Order: sequence, then structure tokens, then C-alpha cells
Amino acid sequence: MLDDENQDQSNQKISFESLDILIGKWKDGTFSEIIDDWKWIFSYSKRYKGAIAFYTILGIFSTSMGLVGSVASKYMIDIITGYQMSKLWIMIVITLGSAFFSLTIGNVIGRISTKLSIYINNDIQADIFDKIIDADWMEISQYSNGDVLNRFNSDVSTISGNAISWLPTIIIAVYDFIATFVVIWHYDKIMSLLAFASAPFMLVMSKFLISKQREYGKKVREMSSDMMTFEVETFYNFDTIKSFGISSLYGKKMRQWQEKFKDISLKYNMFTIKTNILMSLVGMVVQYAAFGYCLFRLWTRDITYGTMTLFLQQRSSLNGAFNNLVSIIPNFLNSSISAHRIRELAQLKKEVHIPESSEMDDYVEDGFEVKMRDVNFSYIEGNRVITDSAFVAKPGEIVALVGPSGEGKTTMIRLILGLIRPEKGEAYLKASNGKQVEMNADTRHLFAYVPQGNTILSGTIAENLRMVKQDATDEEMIEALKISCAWDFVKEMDETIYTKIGERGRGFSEGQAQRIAIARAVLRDAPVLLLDEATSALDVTTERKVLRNIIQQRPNKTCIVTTHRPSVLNMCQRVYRVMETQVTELSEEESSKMAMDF
Ligand SMILES: Nc1ncnc2c1ncn2[C@@H]1O[C@H](COP(=O)(O)OP(=O)(O)OP(=O)(O)O)[C@@H](O)[C@H]1O
Repeated sequence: MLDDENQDQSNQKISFESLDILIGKWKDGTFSEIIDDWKWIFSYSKRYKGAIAFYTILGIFSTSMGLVGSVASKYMIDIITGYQMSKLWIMIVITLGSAFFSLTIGNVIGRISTKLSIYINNDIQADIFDKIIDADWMEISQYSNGDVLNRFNSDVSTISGNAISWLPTIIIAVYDFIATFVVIWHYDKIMSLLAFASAPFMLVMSKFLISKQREYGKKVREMSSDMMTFEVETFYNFDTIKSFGISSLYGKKMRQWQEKFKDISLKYNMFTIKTNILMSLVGMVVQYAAFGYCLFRLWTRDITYGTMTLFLQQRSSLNGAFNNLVSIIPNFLNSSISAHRIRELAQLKKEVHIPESSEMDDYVEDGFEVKMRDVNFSYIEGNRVITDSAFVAKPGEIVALVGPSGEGKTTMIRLILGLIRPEKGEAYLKASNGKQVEMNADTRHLFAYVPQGNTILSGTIAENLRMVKQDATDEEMIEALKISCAWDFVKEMDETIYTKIGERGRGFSEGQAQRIAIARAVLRDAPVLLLDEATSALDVTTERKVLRNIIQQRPNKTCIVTTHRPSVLNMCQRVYRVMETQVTELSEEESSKMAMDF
């Protein structure tokens, strides 16, 4: 009871607050945000303006046909009740004809709107996909995979549905509204005002709906992003969860998410039921008033049976038109929330591209020097990871980055790849003619990279290899597998390079998956090879053999490895220790001592 009172009070509070919220939003710029969101949606809808205009015209035509049908049925009733059978067939033809047209046009409209929403969905997804792929690494890594997936799928589909329909819906509903009003007005002015009586109430309700809908929409979207993150992470880490025996814990977590979803959905459903009851009650009062008025007019013989049917039919149609207009508001807001979430991704800073990087392509055969000078870098302000550091790796060299875990080896690889950029100093490539280009997205095609962890995708071994060289022949792939010491086990498989691999290398040992990942990098045949703990699961002999093969394959290759293993160090021309934010080149004695200390 107390809860109900509290609920009522809070509902009332929300309803009174809604005006303040709207004014507040106007002042704090939320409205201009909504407008900006819709301008963005418009940039997509306007590509199909011709089709949208055609859709609107069809809608208006269909509405007109509906009206013609109603007026025709009025005359039909009058003809029947007046026993004027000779005119009956004309009326039947008009009524059936208009019904047939409405049906056909309704379906054509459905087809056009489905087509357009698929086109817009694809346009937005294609654009956003390119933006995400080309986004600055630091910026996009702020978003979890689940969140990005959710925005990419659910939010885009919310927009694509509304992007084409909202303007035609407004135009058609306004037209329907005015036309119906005029028709009723033509026959009886009081009746038209009576039919319109619920409008002010509906307007007040829509104001209430705006704030509630926006609040609900935001909550649901945030929650579904969090839930998607949870699901992606759970399925991705299936083995870990199973092996720790915490499946039931995850089952519980899943149920907690469902519970939260259930609560918010049911809360919103209750809110909808309450508003619907209220609206229906008002509708019923107006309906009965109109019905009573019609009966009175019929009794006083001011109107015919046909006119009464027309009134009642059109009154409910007027109500429907008004409801359509009102329902546009929540859809409009919903789309703006989704558009806002997608624009956040679309507006992420782009990666730096330096077009003159392509000039380096002429010097691929000679190999490249990878250099850093006075580099400072922090992921988070005030938390330095690399300080005043220098680094060099020359063609034909294997250079190692060693050091305790979490000190910055992978960060160095990211700087070399140009995924992240120094706050101070320079990370650059130097060609044999002395030309230098700062590391950026366009130098990356000169690199082959084997990251930490399992990077094998589901598909065949050949599909995994062809990811980096689509036209690679079987011979080229086998050669790459030989270099990475993977051919020994691949050749034993029934379908050799066409053997299927499960997601993340399922069906293969970690060492086998690593060798396939190295073969992929070898097939790419780039002048600089980066191996980030890429040989960690190999035995010492294979590890050394792989590195030797790589250098022999292309003597000018620059090979940079991060490792925790001593076995590689004595194959390296240079060893850098990454520790306490400093990258220090070790002397021969220091590196052999380090190899001993491992
Ligand atoms: N995306 C990120 N945002 C914030 N901090 C990060 C990010 N990535 C790494 N760091 C921090 O930077 C530091 C260096 O990390 P890095 O991955 O480069 O270490 P590492 O030497 O490669 O470690 P390991 O040997 O364990 O692979 C760590 O303290 C880590 O917490």
C-alpha cells in the first residue's frame, strides 16, 4: 500500500517534473543535441529522398482512399435504409474499389519502407564499420567489444526503422487528421469538436511520455551494452570459466542481468498499462459522448444512419491519427538516443595517416631501420610507461625487448606499429636512402606482426594464411609454414592446408597455433617483423629454428621480438631492457648475464 502510494507520488513527481526536464534540456543543450542527432540521421535519409517522397504520396493516397471508402459506405447505408436500390451497385463498387486500393497501396508502402530501412541500415553500418576500423587505438580501446557490438547492431537498427518512416508518418498523420476533421466538420461542426475532445489530454500525456521514454530508452541501451559485454566475455573465455569451475557463478551472473532487465521491462510495461488505461478511459468518455450525440441527432432526424456511421468511424480514425502523431515523439527520441550513441563512435578521432609513407615502398628490398628518439609515453596522464627512450633495430638484425612483466614491452611494439604515438620524441622508419617517416597507419603495411595470445580465426589453415595475402598460392603457403616450422604437423593432416581450425585455434595446440600465426606473418613477407611473445609456447630448438629461418628467408628483414626467454637472446644483435619506464640497451655482458638470470 505504502509502496503504491510512493509509486503514485513518484509518478506524479515525474509527470510534474517533465516540463521542468524539457525546459532544463532546452537550457542545458539536450534539445540541440537531439536536433544534431536528427540532422545526422537526415544525412542518411536524404540519400533516399525520392523514394521517401513517393512513400509519403502513396500514404496520402491510401489515407484519401480510406476516407472515400468511409463516405461511400455512408451513402451505401443511406441508399439501403432509403430503399434506393438502383444506386446501390455504384456504391458497392466505390467501397470495394477503395478498400482494394488501400490494401494494395498499404502493402507497397510496407515493401518500400522495408527496403529503405535495409538500405539505411547497411549505409550506416558500412560507414560506422570503416570509422571503427580507422579509429585511433587509444580512443576505441575505451569501449568494450560488447558495447561496440550493441551500438553497431541494435542502435543502427533502431535508427534505420525510424529514419525513413518518421517524416512520412508525420505528414500522413497530419493529412489524415486534417482531412478527417474537415469531412466531419462538413457534416456536423459540433461532432467534429466532440471528436477532437481527447486531443488536449493526449498532448499532456505525450509530454509526460517524452521524459519517461527517454529515461527508459537510455537505461535499456546502457544495460543491453553491459549485458552484451558480459556475454561476449563469457563466451570468449569459456575455457577459463570452465576450468576454474565457476560456471555456476556465471550462470548466477547471467540470471542477475536477466533479473535487472526483467525489472526495468516490467516497470516500463506497468507504466504503459497505466497510461493506456487512462487514455482509453478518456477515449471511452469521448466515444460515448459522440455516440450519445449521434443518437440524439438521429432521433431528432437531423442526420441519417449513414452519417451516424460515418461520424463514429471517422471519430475513431481521428483518434488513430492523433495517436500516430503522438507515438512519433517516443520513436523520435529513441532514435536520437541511438543516433547519439553511434555518433560517439563515428566521431572518434581517426588514426594518423601520413600519405608520403608510400614513398618508402621503393626501398622495401633494402629493409628499414626502426628508430625511436627521446620517446615519452603514458596511457593515462601522469602515469608514465616510457620515458626519454631511444631504440634502434636495423635490417638483418634480430632485436629483443626484455624485462619484467607489465613494464612496457608491448607498449614499445604499439609505438613501433604507430597504434599509439609518443607524447614527446619520435618513432620512425628510416629507408636505405635516409628518408624517414614517422610511424603511422600508412607505414603499417611494411610490418608483419604476431601479437601475444591466440590470433587464429575459425576457418581453414589456408584461409587464416590468406588473410594477409589473398592471392597466395598453395606453394607460397606451404613455404611460409615450412619457415615457421608448422609444415611438419600440417603435412600430416588429412587435408593439410585445407584442414579446418576452430575459433581461436580450437583443435590445435598453443604451440601449433603460434606457428600458424608466425606463418601468416611470414607469408606477408614484410620488411619488418614484430613478434610479441610469439614463440613462448615453442620448445627452445624450434624457437631458434623459426627465427633462423625467418632471417634466412629475407636477409634484410628487421626482426623485433619481445621475450621472457633466454634462449633467443644470444641470437640477437641488440637487446633492450624495458624497466622502470626506461628502455636501455644492454651490453653483451649484461645480456648474457640476463640470459643466465632468467
Ligand atoms: N590500454 C591501456 N590503458 C592503460 N594502461 C595500459 C594499457 N595497456 C597497457 N597499460 C599499462 O602499461 C604498462 C605496460 O604494459 P605492457 O603491456 O606494455 O607491458 P609488457 O611489458 O608488455 O608486459 P608483459 O610482459 O606482461 O606482456 C602496464 O602497467 C599496463 O598496465
